[in-house]
Amino acid sequence: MLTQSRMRLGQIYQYLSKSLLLQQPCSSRKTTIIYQKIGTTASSDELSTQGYANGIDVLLSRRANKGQAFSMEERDAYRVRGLLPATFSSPHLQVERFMENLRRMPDDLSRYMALASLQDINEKLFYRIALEHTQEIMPLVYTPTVGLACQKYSLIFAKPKGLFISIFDKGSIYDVLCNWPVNDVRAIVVTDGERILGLGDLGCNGMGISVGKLSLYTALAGVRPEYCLPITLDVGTNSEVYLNDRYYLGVRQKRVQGNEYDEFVDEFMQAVVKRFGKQCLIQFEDFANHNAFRLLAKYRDTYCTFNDDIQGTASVAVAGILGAIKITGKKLVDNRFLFYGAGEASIGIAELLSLALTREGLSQEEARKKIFLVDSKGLIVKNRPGSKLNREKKQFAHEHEPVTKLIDVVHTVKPSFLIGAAGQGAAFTSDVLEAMGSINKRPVIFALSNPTSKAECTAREAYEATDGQCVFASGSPFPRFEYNDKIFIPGQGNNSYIFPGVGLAIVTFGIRHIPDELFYLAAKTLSEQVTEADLSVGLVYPPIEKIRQVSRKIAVKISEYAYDKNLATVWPKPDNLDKFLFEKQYSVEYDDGLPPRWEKPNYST
Ligand SMILES: NC(=O)C1=CN([C@@H]2O[C@H](COP(=O)(O)OP(=O)(O)OC[C@H]3O[C@@H](n4cnc5c(N)ncnc54)[C@H](OP(=O)(O)O)[C@@H]3O)[C@@H](O)[C@H]2O)C=CC1
Ligand SMILES: CC(=O)C(=O)O
Ligand SMILES: [Mg+2]
Repeated sequence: MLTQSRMRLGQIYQYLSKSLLLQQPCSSRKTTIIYQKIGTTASSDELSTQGYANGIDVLLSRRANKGQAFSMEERDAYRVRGLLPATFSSPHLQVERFMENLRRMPDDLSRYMALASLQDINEKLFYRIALEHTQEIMPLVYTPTVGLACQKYSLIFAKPKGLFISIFDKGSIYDVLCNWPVNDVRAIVVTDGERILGLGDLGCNGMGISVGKLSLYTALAGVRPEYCLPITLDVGTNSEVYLNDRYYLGVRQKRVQGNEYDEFVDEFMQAVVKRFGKQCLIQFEDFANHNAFRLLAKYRDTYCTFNDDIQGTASVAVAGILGAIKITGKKLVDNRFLFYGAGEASIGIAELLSLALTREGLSQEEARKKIFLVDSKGLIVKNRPGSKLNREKKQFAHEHEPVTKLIDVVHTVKPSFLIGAAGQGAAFTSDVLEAMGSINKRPVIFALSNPTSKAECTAREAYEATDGQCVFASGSPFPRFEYNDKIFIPGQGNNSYIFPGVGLAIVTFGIRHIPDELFYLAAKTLSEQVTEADLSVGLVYPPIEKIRQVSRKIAVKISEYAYDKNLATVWPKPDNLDKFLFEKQYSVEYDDGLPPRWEKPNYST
């Protein structure tokens, strides 16, 4: 028994030692000095049990700390005896204790802060809680609470969880990346904070989004947290609120744009490859429209990158559409789709939906005829006076008279799907929803804008206005709803059903390039996970509790495709991809055992 536990800890010890050995200094003199410093002082938070001067370092390491779950033998081995209260707590009890405390807190921002702090203190416990209570924890670490946390970031900032690369670091971005103490980084989520959810320009406060998204990589798909690096590119902010806020933590100037911005992002992309290698995934998140499409087009063929707001959202929405038609009973090609909003999310969905329609036998032209978009100036039509359409919108411009008001567009287009992603809260007013109900026996309403305050309508509003007939999903979660003695469970149409599984496949198999087909496959795979029981309560996505298995299914599908197209770099190809992924997924079980050659310390000497 003791031998077994020693062997297990021996493995952990070797793993942790290896992660320390991996910490090679970067080439520049500046960073070498920094690394020497880290080696003697500050590395304990990130790294291993090796080299701890004393037990307190073990407790201060979020990766090694188990809190009350250290066995008495381990407390001796790591010299933490006496640094903790005497009683041992099982992980199960630790979870219960934390949840009880969390539920007593006065509001969700306090809960967000408590969870953020737990993530810094005991990472395994944080992810165990996220895994065992996903439905309760997700709205706290992700939308909607993360939106509020970003808005209040300057007040609640306690400890860095990622890298802030500011415009003042231009010319030295590689050096800044070298300050991150882990070499084997495989997934970066980067934002420049200009379009955080539907809340607009939050400047460097957008870091909360990069952190939240990567927490979901681990919680929802089991990507190892040490592979993940949240980054904010701080080029300033155009928000007067933050420019005038004395607590604001970011660069206090208007956003840098044009050539200087482009050179900065270029340098960032190149520095990531130099520091972490070509296969390091770079997920673009919450960039503003004018940069998002441009940067995706610029980098998609040369880097391992995707834009989550365009491509991840497209995938989850198409999955929802494929789920919804199982309820309405209409073939995909027999629908008309109206998008409220014509930005990253809507255009991304419209493009992937066109692909899905062509797979059902339509030509591209026929497919686009079924798709209508509304932007801030009304229905997108050819020759609309007073506005020039960009390339993305042009593909979906119809030969039609201009129509400006949404209700008139609904009456004109007569859509079976109404999909909102404009970041304009409460835009689906009761007349719009009732019109959808009178045009269709089973209308489909997706209110995808985040956070909840920006949702186009609530679940209750949609069900009530359509007499319980609509199929509903939303970007931020709504509670289950009882209407006419029937229970409805609104699905969460959020890209969080997609990017964790996609990320798991990419980091596990070293997939070096991410084509659109991959997001189509993810959409199909996700929609296939929906059961008859789910559909019977109106769910067009599998319940969130199943997300970890769902993410692995998505990852398997994607990796099959990647091996087929020679995009994977892990060879030989594993015989059983699912088993391989399962074995690579992060475990929330504490590492167990004692250091090799451990002998009980003699406290008398
Ligand atoms: N559920 C999910 O997974 C996701 C949800 N989202 C949400 O979608 C929303 C939009 O994001 P995104 O597409 O990236 O943002 P963009 O800024 O790229 O697009 C916003 C679009 O909304 C249009 N719009 C603005 N005001 C109005 C109005 N009054 N009437 C009609 N259209 C209007 C804009 O019009 P114009 O082009 O004329 O400026 C633009 O086309 C956000 O709230 C975001 O949180 C985004 C990604 C994922
Ligand atoms: C979900 C998401 O990516 C967004 O609202 O931007
Ligand atoms: Mg986003």
